[in-house]
Amino acid sequence: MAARLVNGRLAGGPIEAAVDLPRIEKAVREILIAVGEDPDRDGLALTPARVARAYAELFAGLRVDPASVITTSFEAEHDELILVRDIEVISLCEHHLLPFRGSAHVGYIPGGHGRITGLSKLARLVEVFARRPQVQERLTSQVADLLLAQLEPRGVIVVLECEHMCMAMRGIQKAGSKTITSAVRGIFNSDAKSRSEAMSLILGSA
Ligand SMILES: Nc1nc2c(ncn2[C@@H]2O[C@H](COP(=O)(O)OP(=O)(O)OP(=O)(O)O)[C@@H](O)[C@H]2O)c(=O)[nH]1
Ligand SMILES: [Zn+2]
Repeated sequence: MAARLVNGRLAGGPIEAAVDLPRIEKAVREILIAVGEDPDRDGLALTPARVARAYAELFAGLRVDPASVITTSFEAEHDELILVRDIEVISLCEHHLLPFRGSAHVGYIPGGHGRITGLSKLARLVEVFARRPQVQERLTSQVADLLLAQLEPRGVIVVLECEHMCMAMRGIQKAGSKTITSAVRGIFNSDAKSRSEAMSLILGSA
């Protein structure tokens, strides 16, 4: 059975195989020493092990085959837009391993011979790709491309709006800025009217 994500944890595959826990523990201990902390003091003694378990959850998506997410699909009796808006997304940027978080909006128009899938599968797909070291652009297009390949829809549109902690907590230190990325495929590329209708629904202006 392929590994699946259940509440952020790997199921159907051994959790200890998700990441190399002892190696992360060792590395975190080294980081604590390098920043001038005492890794053996009371509050920190269990921290390397905690961080290792946290990384097992945060990167569990690396061990999941995204193609296994869409387990149910049905014959399409609907040939217009299906959109799930405001899917919570939290990922880690691959440059600083700091979180970025916000919303994903995932829509598609089923194809002539295409299939539709359960609505929750769209959110599960976002989750699998988010639980990897990411850049927002790649996360956005991975969701779009997987849906395109699996459901053969007439079009796919994915929009992410996220705030990046690496821009808020450090570096330029601009909290509150939002990065918006989109990936449009099929009819949404060729037909400006379909695209702008979907965009207005996504941005809440329709
Ligand atoms: N395109 C893109 N950039 C990202 C994402 N997450 C973080 N970044 C950016 O990645 C860049 C890495 O830039 P570098 O110059 O290599 O690293 P840095 O010196 O830490 O950069 P500063 O953040 O500007 O201090 C930064 O500009 C981040 O804002 C993302 O999802 N997509
Ligand atoms: Zn970053």
